[in-house]
Amino acid sequence: MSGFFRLLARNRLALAGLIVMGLVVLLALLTPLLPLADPDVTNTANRFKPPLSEGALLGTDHLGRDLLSRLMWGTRLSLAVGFAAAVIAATLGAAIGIIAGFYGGRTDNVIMRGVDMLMAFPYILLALAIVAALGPGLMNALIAVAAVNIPFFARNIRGITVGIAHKEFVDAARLSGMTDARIIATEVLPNVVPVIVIAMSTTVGWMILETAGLSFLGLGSQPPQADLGSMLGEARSALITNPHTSVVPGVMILIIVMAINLLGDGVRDALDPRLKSGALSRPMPTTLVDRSAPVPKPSDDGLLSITALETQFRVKDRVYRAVGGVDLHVEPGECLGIIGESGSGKSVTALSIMGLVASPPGVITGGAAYYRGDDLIGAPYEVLRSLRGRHVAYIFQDPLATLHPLYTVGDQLIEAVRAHHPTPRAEARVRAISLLKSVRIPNAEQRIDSYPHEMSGGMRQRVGIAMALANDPDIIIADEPTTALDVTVQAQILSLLNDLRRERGLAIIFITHDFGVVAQLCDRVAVMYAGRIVEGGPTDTILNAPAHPYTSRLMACVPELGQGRRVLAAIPGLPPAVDNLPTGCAFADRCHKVQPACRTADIPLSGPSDGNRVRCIFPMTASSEASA
Ligand SMILES: Nc1ncnc2c1ncn2[C@@H]1O[C@H](COP(=O)(O)OP(=O)(O)OP(=O)(O)O)[C@@H](O)[C@H]1O
Repeated sequence: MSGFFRLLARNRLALAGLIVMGLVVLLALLTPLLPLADPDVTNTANRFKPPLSEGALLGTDHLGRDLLSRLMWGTRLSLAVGFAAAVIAATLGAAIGIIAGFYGGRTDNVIMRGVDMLMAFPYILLALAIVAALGPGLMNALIAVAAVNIPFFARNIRGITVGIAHKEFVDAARLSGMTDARIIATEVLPNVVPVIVIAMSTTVGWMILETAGLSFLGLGSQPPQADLGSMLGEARSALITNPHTSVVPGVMILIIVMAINLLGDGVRDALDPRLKSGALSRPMPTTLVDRSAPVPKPSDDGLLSITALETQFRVKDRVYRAVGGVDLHVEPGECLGIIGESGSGKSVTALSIMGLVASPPGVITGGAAYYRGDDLIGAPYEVLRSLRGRHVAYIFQDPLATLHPLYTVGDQLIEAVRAHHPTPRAEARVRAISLLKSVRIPNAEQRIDSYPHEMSGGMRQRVGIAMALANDPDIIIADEPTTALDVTVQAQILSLLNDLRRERGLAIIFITHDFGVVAQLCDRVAVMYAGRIVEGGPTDTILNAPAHPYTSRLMACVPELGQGRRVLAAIPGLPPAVDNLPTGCAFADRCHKVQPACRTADIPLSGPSDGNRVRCIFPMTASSEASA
C-alpha cells in the first residue's frame, strides 16, 4: 500500500489532483460545522449581490441566497451523488461482467445482448428516459446515472473475466473442488478489482458531470435544495447580467472534474504493474547508447568481436548492471556457447549486440561489438535494420512470443524471406517450404498454412529456427532454442545447426543451461555469472578441468546418465542482485574456496588468450579438487 502511495506521489499532476480533491472532500465534510448562512433562505432585497459584498463572500443569487453557503452544500451533494452513482454502477456492472465472463455460453449471450441494448441508446437520452419514467428528483437522477454507466463496467469486466476464467490457476481451483462462488471470490475477483478501481477512478468525474447535467435540466435536485448542476441551471438566465452566479458553481465543477481525472490517471498508472516498469512506453528502435569511456578497439579481427560490453537497466532511481564488461569473439564456422544460471546476463549480452534491448529501461553504457570490423553499438538504425535477420539472426527462447498468432507460419516465413531479398511471393513460398523441410517439419507443404496455435511447442520452435535461417545469415544467436524440444528433435536440430556451420561457415552463439549441448555443439564456451564472464576457453579444456569454482559447481549439478547414483550438489545461496553487486568476486558468498582477498578488489579475467581464462585468484587445480 505504501508503494502505491509512493508511486502515486511521484506523478506530480496526480499528487496535485489528490491534494485538491482532499481539500474539496474535507470542506464538504466540514460544511455542517462551518458558520455558514442557511443556503435555502431567500431574501429578495439582497438579490444579485456581487462577490466580496458584506456578509456574502461570493455574492448572492437571484433569490438573494448566499452563494458561498449554497456552493458548499451543493458541492457536498454533488460529490455524494457522483460517488454513490459510481459505486452502484461499478458494483452492479462488475457483478454482471463477472457472471457473464465466468459462465460464458448462453448466460454470457443473454446478459451481454441486454447490455448491448442499453448501450444502443445515447446515454443522456437513456438517463432522461429513466428520470422521466421515475419522476424528477435527486435520488432518481442518481439511479439514472448509475444505470446508464452499468454497461461500461459490465463490458470491461466481462472482457477481463473471460481471459482469467481460462487461466491455469482457475482450472487448478476447480480441480481442488472449490465451488463456483468461491472461485469467483478468491481467484477471479482479486484479479479484476484493480480494473474496477481504475475504471471507477476515471469515471467518477464523468458521473458528477452527468448528475449536474440532469440537475441543470431541472430533473435532478429540486428547489430549494442546491447541487452544482441546479445552481448552474438557476443562474442561466442571469449569465450576462450577473455572471458570478454561473461562474461560482462552474469553476467548482471544473476543479472537481479536473482533480478527479488527474487523480484517476495517477491511480491507474500506480496500479498497473506494466506502466510502473515503463513497459507500455514505446521502446526506441535500437537500444540507447550512453558510453562515457572511449570506445575500445577490437581485441582481434574475428567475424564478431565484443569488447568490454556493459548494459544496464535504469528503472527509476535503481541501476541494474545486467552486463558488466563482457569480451567475446566468434569466427566463421565456429560455435561459442554461453552458459550460466538464470539471470546471469546471457540474453541481455546477446540482445545488446544488435541493439535489441528495450530502451527504456535498457542502456548500453560501455564497450563495442565489431561485426566485420564495424562497431554495431550506436550504429544508425538503418544499418542495424539491414543487418538484423540478414547477417545476424536470432532464435528466441519463447516461440509463442515470437510468432504472430493471427498469421500462418507460411505468411511469416515468406515475410522473413522477402524482408531483405525482394522475391516473388510464389518463389518465397517455395523457399519457405524448403526451410520448413530443413528443420524437419513433417508434411511441410500442408503445415506451411497452419497457424502457430495449431502446432506443438517443438514445431513452433523449429519454425523460429527456420525463420532465422531464411536469409542465410553469417551468425545465428540462439537463446536456448532447444529447451522446449524433446531429446530426439533437439538432437536433430543440433545436428542441423552443426551441418550448417560446417557447410556454410555459419557462426553460432549458443546460449544454454545444458552442458550436454555445449559438449555436443560448441568449440568454445564462456561461463557467465552476475553479468560477467568468469571463465572462458575451449570446451574440452573447461569441461575436463574447470578452473573457476562456479563452473565446477555448475557442472556438479548436472545429472549424468549411466554413471550410477551420485549426490547432485546444488550450489548454496542465490546469485547477487545486479543492482547491488558486492566488491570483488560476485560468487564469493557461495564459494567453498573463498578467502578474504576475494572480496577486496575487482578480479580480472586472466590466462592465455587461446587457452582457459578465468576470473579467480584461487582457481581450481587437479590437486585442489582432490583435496576438496
Ligand atoms: N527490464 C529489466 N529491468 C530490470 N532488470 C532487468 C530487465 N531485464 C532483465 N533484467 C535483469 O538483467 C539480468 C540479466 O538478465 P538476462 O535475461 O540476460 O538473464 P539470462 O542469463 O539470459 O537468464 P535466463 O537464463 O533465465 O534467460 C537479470 O538480473 C535480470 O533480472
